[in-house]
Amino acid sequence: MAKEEIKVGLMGLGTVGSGVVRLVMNHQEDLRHQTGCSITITKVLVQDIQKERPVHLPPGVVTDHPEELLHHADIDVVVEVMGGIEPTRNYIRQALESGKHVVTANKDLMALHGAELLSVAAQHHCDLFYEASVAGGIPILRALVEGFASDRITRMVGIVNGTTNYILSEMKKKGVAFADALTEAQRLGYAEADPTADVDGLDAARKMAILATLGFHTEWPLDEVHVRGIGDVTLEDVRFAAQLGYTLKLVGIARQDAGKVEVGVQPALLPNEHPLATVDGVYNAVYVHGEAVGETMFYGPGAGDMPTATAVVSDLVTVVKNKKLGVNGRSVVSPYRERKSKPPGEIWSKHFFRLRVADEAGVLAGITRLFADEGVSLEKVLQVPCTQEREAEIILVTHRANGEQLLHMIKGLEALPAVIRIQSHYRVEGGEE
Ligand SMILES: NC(=O)C1=CN([C@@H]2O[C@H](COP(=O)(O)OP(=O)(O)OC[C@H]3O[C@@H](n4cnc5c(N)ncnc54)[C@H](OP(=O)(O)O)[C@@H]3O)[C@@H](O)[C@H]2O)C=CC1
Ligand SMILES: N[C@@H](CC=O)C(=O)O
Repeated sequence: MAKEEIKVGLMGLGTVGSGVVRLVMNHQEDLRHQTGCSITITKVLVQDIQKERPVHLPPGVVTDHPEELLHHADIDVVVEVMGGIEPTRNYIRQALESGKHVVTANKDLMALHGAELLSVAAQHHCDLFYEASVAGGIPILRALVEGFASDRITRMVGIVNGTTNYILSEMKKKGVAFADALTEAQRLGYAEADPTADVDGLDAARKMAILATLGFHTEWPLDEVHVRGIGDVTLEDVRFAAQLGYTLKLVGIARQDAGKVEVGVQPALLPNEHPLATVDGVYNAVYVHGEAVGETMFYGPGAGDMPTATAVVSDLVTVVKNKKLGVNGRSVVSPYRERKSKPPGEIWSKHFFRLRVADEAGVLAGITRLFADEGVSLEKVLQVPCTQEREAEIILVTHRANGEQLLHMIKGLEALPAVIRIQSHYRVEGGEE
């Protein structure tokens, strides 16, 4: 039996916080065997102490006074699952400065202020772990930092937002409208407090900034991640993509070629046979390619109370093990590679266009000529009539083109009199390297 007790101050008792309480209670015996310590949640910080909670805690544990955790000399570890930037950043700094280890699920904070907080942690010989911040229950950060320590990662392609993946899966499989699918994702506890962060791709961008920083050993700031969300994705886009053998997903892409890196998040078409195309619902997956290891893939639930709590409590276990070994604060490898972004002319991919055109002779010929003049050949072309009289839809997929060619193609299409409008445009990922 363990003699030692680890006291935890928990900040936040919402979706993830309640999961953490349940997991620590239900797995107490296993946690004790693995760490040699009992783990007690001593204080829990919330905003509203009157609120009904789904977990039971002894009287006096729940508080709305942060100093009861931060200035409580007995608390060894602060687990932050309240979210947001401030006052959270300030609380975490105070915790680290007073020698408390910190575990957080907060990608907003780590993507923006990770370098600063990790440096405060190192100065005070404290651990600061954030496994739950990327892809919920998938231990992807540990895999990058430890599992691939010997390799050089060249590519990470991921479905890293459960809410948008749930929405797009419901649209494709059941024809559910965007807004209804989002409401259900919120009810299930997948969405952020402000779900526009999910829908607009910002949540995924934060996770890609964290993955790129760890995977490429390069400080990758959030504002260097190109972001496009799924707000303008329509059921028609999803259906036309399916007709051509593709699945539309919000995809994060981080690639490194000859020392130059691109990191972005966008709705993209994946061939149906691509391993990421079958990742549905709240599930996330991260494909990682390493120079030596080749292709690997990590799959699991990307959001929700218990999956996320698993990552949080596993970090807590590592903190306790490090404490026993006396090595807290020593495991962080600071980014050591210079940051070099790829210019648009070096970013290559295939592209999907959905065009509303005048239904008249020679339209298709004019469009194909435009692509040929740009040196881009077409892989698939589909023409479908539409309800609007004398109009049609042309859907096409190009072979690989670079970012400069893409801009020229878009300008050229906009200038063609027979093209009424570009209904949608998406990158096509995979299938051709
Ligand atoms: N939900 C998920 O699936 C995942 C979430 N995350 C991250 O985990 C964190 C928590 O998410 P989630 O559990 O969904 O969020 P919730 O909104 O469900 O819970 C937030 C909790 O924090 C408390 N809180 C918020 N602000 C303050 C404050 N200023 N002072 C004191 N308490 C505060 C709230 O108190 P009260 O209850 O009184 O309002 C609530 O208990 C976020 O950083 C999120 O990005 C990461 C991976 C997955
Ligand atoms: N809102 C996020 C929660 C996990 O990070 C998501 O939907 O993935």
